[in-house]
Parts: sequence; structure tokens; C-alpha cells
Amino acid sequence: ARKIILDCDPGHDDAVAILLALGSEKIDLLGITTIGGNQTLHKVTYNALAVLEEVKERTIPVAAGCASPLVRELEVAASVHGDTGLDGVDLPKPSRTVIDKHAVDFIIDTIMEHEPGTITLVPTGPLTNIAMAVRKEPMIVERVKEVVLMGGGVHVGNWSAVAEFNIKVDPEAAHVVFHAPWQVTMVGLDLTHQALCTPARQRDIESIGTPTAKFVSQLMDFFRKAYAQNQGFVDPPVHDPCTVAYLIDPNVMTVRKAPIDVETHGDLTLGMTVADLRAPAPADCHTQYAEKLDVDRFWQLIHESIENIGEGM
Ligand SMILES: Nc1ccc([C@@H]2N[C@H](CO)[C@@H](O)[C@H]2O)cc1
Ligand SMILES: [Ca+2]
Repeated sequence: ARKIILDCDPGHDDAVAILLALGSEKIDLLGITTIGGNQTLHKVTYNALAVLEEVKERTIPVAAGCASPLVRELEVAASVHGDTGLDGVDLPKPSRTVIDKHAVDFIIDTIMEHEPGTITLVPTGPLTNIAMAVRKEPMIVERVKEVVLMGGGVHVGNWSAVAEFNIKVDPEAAHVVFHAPWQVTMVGLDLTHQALCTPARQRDIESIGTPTAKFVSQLMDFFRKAYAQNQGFVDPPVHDPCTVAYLIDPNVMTVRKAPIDVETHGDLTLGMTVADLRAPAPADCHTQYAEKLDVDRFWQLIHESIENIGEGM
């Protein structure tokens, strides 16, 4: 199984990414690290613990990370995730708390304790924790198998005309991550906007009939309303699980190698991920982005994970 650390800011779609990972035997979720993003660090950390509690998962370590971006002030996405960061569901009270190690140290220690090339980092929020880990222990760059992140986009934005939220909240951190010489797969909005939770997909999930299925459906009810009101979508795109789906089955999406850089100064373009598509990617290109999603396969993976979770881990 693919050993991953999920660095997230739950967040409705982050919650689905957690469940997709938990329910797949192809994924060995070594730990969850949290980052201020969709909501404040305290709220998203509570949410991560509560999602695990919801499926009776009480062993996977959860480590809290950075409260705000490297340089800028934190900007949350309450318009889409609500005041709690996971509005629309009654969350169970977590029966445990975070480990006493900071997320940045958890990331570094886990990578340094495992054989080189075995750990995959899966960031689905702002990239502050990942950038801090690279700066504190540069050795992790060569030891990590790869980074598969939800963020950015090629010619598409959701937090400005051209920038995606996770990148725009902390562009300096994103710049560090995209420039470190490791393999980065950017699962951006051009891909994730294909992962729409239509009523039919939601009904298919709910038909599984377990409390977890109901929980996910309730999350989607809120997410649909928030996305319709604030982003003008008919159905909400579930961004974050696309990263985990790619690790379960790489055929679930096509990827294209291209040099990708991050705008950290522009007025109109701050946080834009700029892919250079003018020529074939150079041989040593270490960045690629996801283009086309096999939508049915994606939702099949989600369905299977929720079924596998059954009445709880
Ligand atoms: N409008 C909006 C803003 C932020 C997010 C969160 N940021 C990423 C998508 O931009 C995902 O990780 C998701 O959790 C989703 C929608
Ligand atoms: Ca997220």
C-alpha cells in the first residue's frame, strides 16, 4: 500500500479525502497533519479529529501545523465551508486530541524514519507546513517519493480570476514547494472541476445506507448550497479526494509534464500557478499537472471506500 501523510484543512472535500484514504486498502494513511486554510487551525484540527471519530478511527496520529501563512495573514473560506469549517453535519465530539509533536516535525520525522522513496506527501490545503518542513530539513526533498497536491490550476482560478485558494493563501510556501527538486503532481482546478457531486452521485453514495454514507451526503448538501451561492456552481466539485484517487489508481486521470511556477508578486495574478506549455517539457522537468478525470472511475473509488468503511474502522 502507498504510505501517505495527508496535510489538510477540513473542509468538506478534505473530509471526503480522509474517508477515501481510510477505506482503501491501496492507501496506508500514516498520519494527518492540519493547516490553517478553509478555517482557522483550531477549527480544522477539531474537524480532522471529528471526522476520524465519526468512523471510529482512533489510532491514526493527527498533528496540528501552522496557524497562518509564512508571510501573509490567513484568509479562510467560510463562504464555502461555513463558520465551523465543516458546516452541515453534527460532528461527534473527538475522543482524543492531537499528538504533542508539531505537524512540521511529524512530517520530517516520519520521512526520516522510513526508507527513502516510501512516503508520499498529499497536501490538500495551503502549503505552509510542507514549505516549513523543506526549510527545516532539506533532506526530506530527496527522500520523499512524490508530492501529490490539490491546488493551483492552469488558466483557472476560484479565489481570484487566475488563482486557486490553497496557493493564493500562501503563495510563498507554494513557491518553495514547486521549486524544491522533488516530483510534484499538481491536481488543480482544471481537473477537480470535473469531480462534480451531482444529485445522482450523492444518491448513489447515500444508497450505501451506512451512517458514514449519510454523513457524506449531509456534507454534500451543505457544500452544494454554499457552492451554488458563492461560486455559482450547480453542483459542488469535490477537489481534495482527486489526489487520493490518483494514488489509488493512477489511470483515474491523465497527467502532463510541464514547468510550473508560482506568482508571488502580481496584483492581478498573485497565487497563479503558471504552466509553461509552449514547448515539450524539458527532460528534467519535475512538475506535472492533471488534465482529464475518469469521472465514473473516480466516483466508483469513493463509493468503494465508503462501503469498505462500513459501520466504522
Ligand atoms: N471556494 C473554495 C475555496 C477553498 C476550497 C478549498 N481549497 C481547495 C480548492 O480551492 C480545496 O482544498 C478546498 O478544500 C474549496 C472551495
Ligand atoms: Ca482543502
